[in-house]
Amino acid sequence: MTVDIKIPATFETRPFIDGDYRSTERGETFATLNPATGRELAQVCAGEEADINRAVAAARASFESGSWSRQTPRQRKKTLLRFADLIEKNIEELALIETLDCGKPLNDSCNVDLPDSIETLRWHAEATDKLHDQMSPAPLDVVSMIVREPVGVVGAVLPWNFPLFVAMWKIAPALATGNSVVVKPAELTSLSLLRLAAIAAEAGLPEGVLNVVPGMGPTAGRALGLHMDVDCISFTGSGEVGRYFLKYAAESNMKRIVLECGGKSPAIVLDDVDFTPVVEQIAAGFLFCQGENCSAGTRLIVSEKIREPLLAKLKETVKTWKVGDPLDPATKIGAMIEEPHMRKVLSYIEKGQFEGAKLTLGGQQVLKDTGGFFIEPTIFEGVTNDMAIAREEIFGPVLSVITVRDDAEAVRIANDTNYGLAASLYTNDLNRAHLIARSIRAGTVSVNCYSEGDFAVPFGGYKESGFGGKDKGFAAHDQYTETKAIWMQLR
Ligand SMILES: NC(=O)C1=CN([C@@H]2O[C@H](COP(=O)(O)OP(=O)(O)OC[C@H]3O[C@@H](n4cnc5c(N)ncnc54)[C@H](O)[C@@H]3O)[C@@H](O)[C@H]2O)C=CC1
Ligand code: BAL
Repeated sequence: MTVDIKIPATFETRPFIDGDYRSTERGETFATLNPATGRELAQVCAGEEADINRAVAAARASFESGSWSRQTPRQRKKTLLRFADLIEKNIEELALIETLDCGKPLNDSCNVDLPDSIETLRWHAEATDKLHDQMSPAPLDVVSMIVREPVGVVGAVLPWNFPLFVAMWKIAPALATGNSVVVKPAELTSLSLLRLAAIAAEAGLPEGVLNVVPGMGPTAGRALGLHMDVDCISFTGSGEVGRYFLKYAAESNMKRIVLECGGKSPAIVLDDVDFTPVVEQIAAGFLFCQGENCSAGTRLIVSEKIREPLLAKLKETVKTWKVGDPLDPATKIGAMIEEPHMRKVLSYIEKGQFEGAKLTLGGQQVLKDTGGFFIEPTIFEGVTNDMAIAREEIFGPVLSVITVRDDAEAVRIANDTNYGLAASLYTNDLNRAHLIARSIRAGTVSVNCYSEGDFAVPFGGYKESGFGGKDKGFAAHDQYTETKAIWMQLR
């Protein structure tokens, strides 16, 4: 798909609360920049505690009114399918906003983020009238039902790397199961979600059911986390902030917390593979979305028998990944989200060299004259798994290559991490594939591809990558529903 690029002159930046855009209580704003130029795109309204309170009150009122929560699943399905159709109708505008605010290639916004968001919404909409409640085995004079009910008011606190896409992982199942939602977008990328809220209203979502409040983490995000009338928070972002949400829950109403907190995912290459398809997948694994991807395959764990020829081929492939203007259809690597984040990635590149790893490709900021925040694809060889570049989430286009002697060492190193979000495994041997896939402690293991699976499979991590539940698939419905046992004695 290609887009007719018409940059919007203005963006709606006020919170969307109770069915319309509203001014914030204090009227403060903050700038959101285009990462590809470093220039301001808009001043966004800074929602704070008072605005979060209004949004939660609207969500609660809509939930209690039953305007959405008590609709039949089939009615909800129809509205959500209309919502998906309207997103599709506005796909070019939304993709362009996403790219301008995030710095990601327009090709990705158009062909990955937006279509996947739409399909995720359609999948959950379609699922909602096909899920049955259960009867449990019970004595003959008892009817024992297990029914699902929405949890109530859901807060979604979001990252900046896939603003719409990850939002939809949370919004779609939460709405499909009858909840009302308050979204707090990442402060770096509020624009697409603010536009989405109006599209939801146009689709017929009742007032107060979907609210979007832009703002800073320590103010708006914290207020949502500590709110006594929020029943569940679904968060994607850093482990550091994920831990705050566990504290907020403990300090308030013990709300349900679901966390997806990134990773340091291995890509294991055994000694029996065909190089050409494999290097393409490895490159995509660490370069897609500029490496600003929680499931990026950033540790290449490769058999010493094939390391040299595989790396030669990988470097050839990586060099074809054009870094540049995200609006250029040829670009595959756009801008890093903001200057501080780019500096953080560059500091890891320095640290890798200081720790003794060998920088064999890239390593530099590029395209400085654009004013944007671009880093070229970077490969380190001679990495050991105790180095910071092998242990910490860099969130940039940086690959650490670790050499191993056999399968057992590959598995040991793959699992020697605090994270456990994803892993990829490349081999032509089905036995080794099965055995190793089962040995890896990660929420998703892709074999002979780099993949997170589609919207139908659960996504979330082991260890510090995840807590409390999974996004996507039916597993996501568990996040946003309570199960109630109704034990009915017959007379
Ligand atoms: N798992 C993932 O997909 C993501 C991981 N990250 C990781 O986190 C690092 C830092 O990125 P950040 O944008 O700073 O992520 P972050 O974890 O600070 O932000 C995520 C969300 O949490 C909110 N937040 C921040 N501080 C908060 C607080 N004290 N209370 C409540 N909410 C708060 C933010 O406003 C944002 O909406 C990245 O370099 C990357 O390593 C970042 C984004 C996504
Ligand atoms: N990999 C998509 C989800 C995320 O990065 O948070």
